[in-house]
Amino acid sequence: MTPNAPTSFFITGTDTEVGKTLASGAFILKLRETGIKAVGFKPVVAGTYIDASGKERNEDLETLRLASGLNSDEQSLCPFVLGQAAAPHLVAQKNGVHLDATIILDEFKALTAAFDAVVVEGAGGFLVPLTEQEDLGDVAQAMDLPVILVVGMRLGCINHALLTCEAIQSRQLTIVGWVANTLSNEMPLLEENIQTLKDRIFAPFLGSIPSLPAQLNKPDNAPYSIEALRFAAEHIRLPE
Ligand SMILES: Nc1ncnc2c1ncn2[C@@H]1O[C@H](COP(=O)(O)OP(=O)(O)OP(=O)(O)O)[C@@H](O)[C@H]1O
Ligand SMILES: C[C@H](N)[C@H](N)CCCCCC(=O)O
Ligand SMILES: [Mg+2]
Repeated sequence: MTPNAPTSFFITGTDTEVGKTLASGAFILKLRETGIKAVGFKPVVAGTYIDASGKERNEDLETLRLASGLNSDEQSLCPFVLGQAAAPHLVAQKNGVHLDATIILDEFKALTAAFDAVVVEGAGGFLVPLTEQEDLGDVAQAMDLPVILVVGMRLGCINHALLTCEAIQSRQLTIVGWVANTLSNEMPLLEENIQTLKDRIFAPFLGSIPSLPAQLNKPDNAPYSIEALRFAAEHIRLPE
């Protein structure tokens, strides 16, 4: 890593289910490999499961916890844990929860004080709403973090990636890199799609994560394994 390389990031994606958690976990591992005490954070999660000990868990938070080297319940990595896997502002509304950006920012700041680097994973795409007034783009802007875009390589991703870049830039944030994530079904013309994105995204390409080998695939509602995160980490580099 170069001396002034950024170490905290906001990881956004072209959509929900594009591999932000896989990439976030992998970036945390890479930071920790260089001796940086890095931790993951999510402003909000929607969708929980009950683990073997009967506790309510969220797979993204368990993945970020694993990547960060934290034991269960050691540290809160998210101020708002909602049960239903749906648009967070709607689930929150239904449950009478106010997704207060101030609370998100306070918890994020507390982590920045306790760790060397914080890797923030967004929820869904860049402009997912929090309340009637605010969205995750506002949170990214308030955190003032360099942004990494994860492109889920499927048909339609070129347009989604370019729209997302415009939205990030219109919030005066810097895109420090982007990752191509191959997803479980490799799309036709994968390399040509990646080249098209390289030609049009004016930010460094940080690597391409292949489809996970069958033995590293995970069921829905389960965290990634450390082996899956290591596999992804081998295919990407940290921004310089
Ligand atoms: N490289 C890959 N190979 C195979 N499957 C993948 C790959 N990347 C992601 N997936 C699968 O796609 C699904 C979505 O991935 P992931 O949960 O990382 O997305 P996300 O962008 O973090 O979603 P969310 O918006 O819910 O946070 C998961 O079931 C995961 O197993
Ligand atoms: C529940 C899911 N896994 C994500 N965490 C939230 C995705 C919200 C998408 C909202 C939208 O853009 O329509
Ligand atoms: Mg995720």
